[in-house]
Amino acid sequence: MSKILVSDPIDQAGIDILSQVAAVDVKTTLKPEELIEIIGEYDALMIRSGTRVTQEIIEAGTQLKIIGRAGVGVDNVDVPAATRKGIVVVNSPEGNTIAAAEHAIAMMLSMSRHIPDANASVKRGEWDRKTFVGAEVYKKTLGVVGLGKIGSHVANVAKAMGMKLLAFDPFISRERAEQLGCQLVDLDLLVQQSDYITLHIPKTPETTHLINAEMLAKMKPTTRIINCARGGIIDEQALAVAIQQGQIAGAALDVYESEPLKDSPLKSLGKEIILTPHLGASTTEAQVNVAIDVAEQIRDVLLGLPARSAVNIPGLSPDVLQELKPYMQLAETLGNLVGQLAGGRVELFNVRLQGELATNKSQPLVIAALKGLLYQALRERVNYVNANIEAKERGIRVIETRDASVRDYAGSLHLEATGTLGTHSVTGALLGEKEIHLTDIDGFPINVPPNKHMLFTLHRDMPGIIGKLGSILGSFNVNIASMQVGRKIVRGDAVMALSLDDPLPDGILSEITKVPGIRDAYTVTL
Ligand SMILES: NC(=O)c1ccc[n+]([C@@H]2O[C@H](COP(=O)([O-])OP(=O)(O)OC[C@H]3O[C@@H](n4cnc5c(N)ncnc54)[C@H](O)[C@@H]3O)[C@@H](O)[C@H]2O)c1
Ligand SMILES: O=C(O)CC[C@@H](O)C(=O)O
Repeated sequence: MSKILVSDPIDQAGIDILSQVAAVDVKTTLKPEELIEIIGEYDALMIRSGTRVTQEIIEAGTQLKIIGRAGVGVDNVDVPAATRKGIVVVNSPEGNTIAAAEHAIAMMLSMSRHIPDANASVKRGEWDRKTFVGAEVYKKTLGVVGLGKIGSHVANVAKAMGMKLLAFDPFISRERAEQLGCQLVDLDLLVQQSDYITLHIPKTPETTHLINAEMLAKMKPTTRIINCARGGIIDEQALAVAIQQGQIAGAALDVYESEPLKDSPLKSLGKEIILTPHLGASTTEAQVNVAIDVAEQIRDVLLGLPARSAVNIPGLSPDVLQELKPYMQLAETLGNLVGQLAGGRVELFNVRLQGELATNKSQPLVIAALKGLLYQALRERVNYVNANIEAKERGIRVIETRDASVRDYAGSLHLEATGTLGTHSVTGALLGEKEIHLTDIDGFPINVPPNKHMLFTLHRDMPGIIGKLGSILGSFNVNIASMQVGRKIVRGDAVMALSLDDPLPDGILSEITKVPGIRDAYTVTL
């Protein structure tokens, strides 16, 4: 019989489902070294946010087939390490949407009416009605940053409370925002005009400290901000200063740069700030939802069936998966890359399956490419099952074509993304059995493997460009691992693809585009 380890507190409804197919051990106080010692006995591991599933744990899990995260975020799982070992990682992208949205609304109202401090004062035996005069949300402007699942529900509820809605989400269409009663604006306008700002975005390099001192300075002194998304999207030090100095009226936070929240200037602020201990998903209903959702997937995978919300491996039959797996990785990498080159919101996505991939059997590659494209916006919330629906909701038109006559490689994929900032394309193929190579960028032939940090330039092919670019990168202490130029004619337009050992620091792109002959430069992180 299979064995499942549950290493964080999970609702009994989930344990009951797991017990249908396996012997279940619930051990919620294991230290990392204890987990490493016993994980080798188990076929599945079910966790919440408390267990950090590191590469070491994954490597010790010699029998592991699946890791189930009862919740959305898989930031506590080393997903690439699991993927390398063929371990399916599943989550529950929607099980706690309502809980998190309702927590944000509760925070907004509690903060406006000083409910936590008023409650504490009555319990201390006081009857102070002057200190706790609040503000109404009716007819006030709510700025929703991130109009995904949680942001959309918050918008719906706020609309019913008579609030005016602004939204900032570079990956959402104007039509979708309007359907939700929101006016889509840029972030600057949103922070300047909103009375309340609520964050519902993933934490990514782009969103880390999105709300910093500069943004806080643009807000009205009456503005209140809510973060029930991820810690670190707001710069906590800058927020504490902004509240102390009366630059903004208050904040309500559920998530922190480091959890549990220890020494922090936020704790010494008064009734302007409300702090909860990452309770967004902590409702009975949400815990039942995520436990059932993830336990059913673990049960199914142990029975040899596909998982519906796998974040790393699609729900395909083992033989099809075996055949397509290297190409799935190719499709996802190319989708991610072309999405970053296109930047902003994509409206049209063309996927061309070429050579021996030009068959119906390769259809999952279209989904994999779409999953890669949506990764910048949705991170771990996009999977092989919801990629199509998410694309539809975002107004992305997906066109799939097949061309068996392309024979440069056995099979290749050509992706083209047209967005608000222009059109970009990328082609890739496998060398040998599974080594991914980029073979074309924006119509220029190249041949480079993708790298974690990359820089692409569109430039005029002329002497001196490579030297100047190298000196700029050197002056920012960025090491070049490899470099290749793709051109169609000598001294015509060309593309340069550089693989870098280090991420590109802020400000470097504007230096690069100042070099005479360089028309555009793009950074990509894969
Ligand atoms: N506090 C909690 O307990 C709790 C519970 C559930 C989810 N969450 C968090 O809430 C957040 C939202 O979750 P969701 O399920 O609504 O996700 P979602 O993927 O449905 O929506 C996220 C939205 O953010 C947008 N986005 C991405 N990058 C952006 C950027 N740079 N600027 C503006 N918008 C951007 C995306 O286009 C998308 O519409 C996530 O960070 C999630 O981890 C917290
Ligand atoms: O309570 C939890 O498990 C974390 C909830 C939330 O942040 C998630 O990512 O689903």
